[in-house]
Amino acid sequence: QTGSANTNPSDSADDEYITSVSIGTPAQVLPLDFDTGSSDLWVFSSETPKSSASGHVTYSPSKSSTAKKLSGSTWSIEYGDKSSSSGDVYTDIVTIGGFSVKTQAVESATKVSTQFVQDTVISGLVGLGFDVGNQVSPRPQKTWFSNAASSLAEPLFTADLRHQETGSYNFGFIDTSLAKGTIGYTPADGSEGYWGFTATGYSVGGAKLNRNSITGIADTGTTLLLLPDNIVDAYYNNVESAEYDDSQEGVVFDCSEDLPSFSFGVGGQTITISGDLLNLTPIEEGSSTCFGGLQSSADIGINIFGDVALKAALVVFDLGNERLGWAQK
Ligand SMILES: CN(C)c1ccc(C(=O)NN)cc1
Repeated sequence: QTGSANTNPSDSADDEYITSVSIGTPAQVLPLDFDTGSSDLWVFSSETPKSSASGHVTYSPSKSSTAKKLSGSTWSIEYGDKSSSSGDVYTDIVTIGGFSVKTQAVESATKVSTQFVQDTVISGLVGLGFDVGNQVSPRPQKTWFSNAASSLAEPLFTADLRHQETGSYNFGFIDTSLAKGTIGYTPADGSEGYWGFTATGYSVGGAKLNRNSITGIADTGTTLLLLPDNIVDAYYNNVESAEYDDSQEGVVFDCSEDLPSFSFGVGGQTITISGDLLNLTPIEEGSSTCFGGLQSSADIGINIFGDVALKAALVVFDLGNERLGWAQK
């Protein structure tokens, strides 16, 4: 068995990717943010304060004949950007891309932080990280993918995120036609709950690869490519107008600049992110100052290959072989 779901950028900056998910009987369809950097499936619901839920599609367990309260279970989660949510837990049928998991833990939010309240284009997250990262207490729950894996043709999924275009999450199969290059594999470390891996080096503007181990995570739920300062500086030294903007908390530059590409080595392949993909968006509507897709990871303590990097590749999240596959798109 397999599943295939389309995913769409949430806005002109490709800030997030939205995928429709069907929950309960009759189906309640919610727009959710698939997140390989976390391991909880949680939703805005009938239990979310009305003031917080305003503008969001919500899940009502009381309207689903297949919903069951997971009595005594609660959850609470905080993300890298200090956003957070918490609540209680139901189980229900969750269908993604035509594949159904019958008894999926659906974490219902009774509290959500302002970042989520304001982000009305999504109604929650689908964690696609490792089960060890699940935040349900007293008994941690499995992710949708973990529950699905044993029934899928292959225990893997792929992410094909695109700039201002419809992309896909495929479950149980690899559509190699989505990629231009060969898929190179590298071991994945799921011990922290993330999809951790080590890139072998980087280069700017098509120069030869600087051999340089870069350990980080493949995170569909993070917009940017976040790397060490030495690499960020090496890149922006090639961008005449680049400067750090305190108010924007990142490097900005003239939108008219012709940005160099950025490449990283992984699994014996080289993934090249075009300069265009590295110019994320004007800092404000109509501004001629643009915000960089490559920013520093120094304050985070972990390197994150977020959507800016993932957009350049077809990425295989191979649970069965505990490995990540990368192919140039
Ligand atoms: C506020 N929102 C929509 C978030 C979504 C995802 C994340 C995240 O760190 N995922 N790995 C943080 C915040």
